Amino acid sequence: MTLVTDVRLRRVLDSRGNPTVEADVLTEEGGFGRAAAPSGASTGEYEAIELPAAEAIAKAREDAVPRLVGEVHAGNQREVDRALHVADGTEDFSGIGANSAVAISMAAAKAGASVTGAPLYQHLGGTFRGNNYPIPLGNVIGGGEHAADATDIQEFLAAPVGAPSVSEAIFANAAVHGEVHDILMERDEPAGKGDEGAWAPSIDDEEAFEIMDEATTTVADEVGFEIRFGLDVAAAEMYDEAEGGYVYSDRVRSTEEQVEYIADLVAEYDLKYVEDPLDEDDYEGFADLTEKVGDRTLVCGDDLFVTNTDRLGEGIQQGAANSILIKPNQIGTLSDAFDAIELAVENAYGHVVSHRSGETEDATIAHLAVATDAPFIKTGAVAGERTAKLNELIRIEDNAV
Ligand SMILES: C=C(OP(=O)(O)O)C(=O)O
Ligand SMILES: [Mg+2]
Repeated sequence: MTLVTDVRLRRVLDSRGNPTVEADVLTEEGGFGRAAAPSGASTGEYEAIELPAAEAIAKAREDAVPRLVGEVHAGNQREVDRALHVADGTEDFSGIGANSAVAISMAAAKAGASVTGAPLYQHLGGTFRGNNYPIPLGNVIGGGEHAADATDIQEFLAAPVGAPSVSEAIFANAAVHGEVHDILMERDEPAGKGDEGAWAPSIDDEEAFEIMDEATTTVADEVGFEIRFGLDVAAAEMYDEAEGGYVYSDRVRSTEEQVEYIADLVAEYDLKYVEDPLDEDDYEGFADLTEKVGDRTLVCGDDLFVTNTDRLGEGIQQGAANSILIKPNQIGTLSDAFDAIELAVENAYGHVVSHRSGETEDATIAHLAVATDAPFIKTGAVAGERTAKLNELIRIEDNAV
């Protein structure tokens, strides 16, 4: 146990060029941890509240820092996170901002680890962690809220399920990203990149499926292991009740049609993973789809569950989805994220640890994934703020952290 002696907060840049909160936690025995909050663009309605960075910092300095310094121990994550909740005093972290909370929570974990000398994933997960690695889901074509004038579906994700190691999986995803570029060039479809480093061409979803199929098959043949692909539909962003359902560029799909459409895509492309295929309020639609395809693919709730145990509990009761996306900033602390993971694991739901579209060099989620034996991590394929996490996974595998 190491007493917190100082908490420093500052504004730093995220990958979109927006200000975000960075926290330093210092402790007795020279402990030190630094972490920064990520930020979403296609945020779920039920997420904890992110305040403007300057406001979050001011509120946390006033209300949280006095409850932490000289009061809590960085090695005791639940004590730290309880103090953050008490300081905040709301249900959704709108008091001090989930961005201040998550930065402090993660920085405290790193400070606690630094005193013991254990790598963060062991500090969080125990000494027996570090033998299993998540399969990285690599965003290689993207649109939705992450890029203008691109696909309706937000993310097309390479899934190197047959990779013998996490580093080979990571390099395979980068190769798929490169192959997609080559195919786009052949098709005379110039493309910039979206917020997460995925290609964002002006093509329709149908063409993106063709390209993903070709790119993953080509790279799988080259590397000699199976590479499938999956989607983050981010359907809550498409759903418009007044329009009668899910608004695509070329048509509107009713809920029944959306379930059929996604089930057909799973069958046609043997999709490994489908995130947020339905609106964030539609547990029933999620349950219908899970009933249809849940034995073949991961149906994952992101905006549906927002890393929240109450919402996950409801999903478990209704059979909605069979996996949960874990984004610590959606719920505000590492303890809350762990609670969601534990509830998922107890109920045979998979968990997928995830970045946000706005990111920093912070690599905490790589450790969180290894610490909790996550079967998957979603953290992009290229771009510095994405490779920060991917390269950290390579280092963890190489015993170099
Ligand atoms: C990473 C995602 O995007 P954002 O951070 O914009 O919510 C997502 O929707 O899964
Ligand atoms: Mg999502």
